[in-house]
Amino acid sequence: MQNGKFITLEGIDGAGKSTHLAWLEDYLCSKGVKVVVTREPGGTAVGEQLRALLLDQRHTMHAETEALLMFAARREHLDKIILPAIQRGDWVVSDRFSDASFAYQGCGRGVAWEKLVLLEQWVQEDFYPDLTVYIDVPVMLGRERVNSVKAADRFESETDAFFDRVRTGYLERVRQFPQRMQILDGSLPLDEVRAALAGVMEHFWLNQALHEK
Ligand SMILES: Nc1ncnc2c1ncn2[C@@H]1O[C@H](COP(=O)(O)OP(=O)(O)OP(=O)(O)O)[C@@H](O)[C@H]1O
Ligand SMILES: Cc1cn([C@H]2C[C@H](O)[C@@H](COP(=O)(O)O)O2)c(=O)[nH]c1=O
Repeated sequence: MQNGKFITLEGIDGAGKSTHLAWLEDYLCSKGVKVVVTREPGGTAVGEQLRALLLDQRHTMHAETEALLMFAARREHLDKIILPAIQRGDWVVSDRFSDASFAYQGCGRGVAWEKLVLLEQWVQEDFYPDLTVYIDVPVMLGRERVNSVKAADRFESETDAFFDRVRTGYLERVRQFPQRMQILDGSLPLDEVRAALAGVMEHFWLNQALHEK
């Protein structure tokens, strides 16, 4: 059996990840692959508990505690959901993965990049997404969209300066991983972002087919 694939969506809060993830699931199902949709932090019983803790406005924690909890949730996610699904030949689509830790905990909170690299190696070894779609939006637009949908959580209540740093962190990851990471302009109208995502997916799909021949 062919191994499955791992695709992640990234972006600051309100970039449009959840919206495009739903489309992506339909797209992959139409190609005949079995899709597992998941999210970080979360995706497992333990991970969802950690998510509740991490997003709860009432908690304050050291930035490194936050980073460690994100990677703890990820370890569980890999073990219980992501790796078993890929081994079955399913495709896993996750709303966020480790690029978020570099953007939010690294650039946003100031956790040393080298410490995050060590955590990433420890938890993931050589495992990375096959494709990451980073949806880029200006900070103000992301905030407006989040505010129109729900009450802000612990991250969404952060300052514009925090989100500017997070965005810079994502762009640094794109610079480091240009093959794996594709940028979409999430400030465009929804149908235009979707068309761009469809283009990225068709290209990825054809490439996979060529490699598997
Ligand atoms: N390109 C777009 N144009 C207009 N509205 C959009 C666009 N993309 C997303 N939205 C809207 O913005 C809101 C937030 O989108 P969505 O929940 O998908 O973002 P998200 O990145 O998943 O946010 P979060 O990280 O906070 O969960 C939704 O109401 C969605 O319909
Ligand atoms: C995986 C991951 C996530 N975060 C932050 C980013 C978001 O504000 C929340 C998750 O909520 P959403 O539903 O995706 O908006 O968690 C983080 O700071 N570090 C991480 O590694």
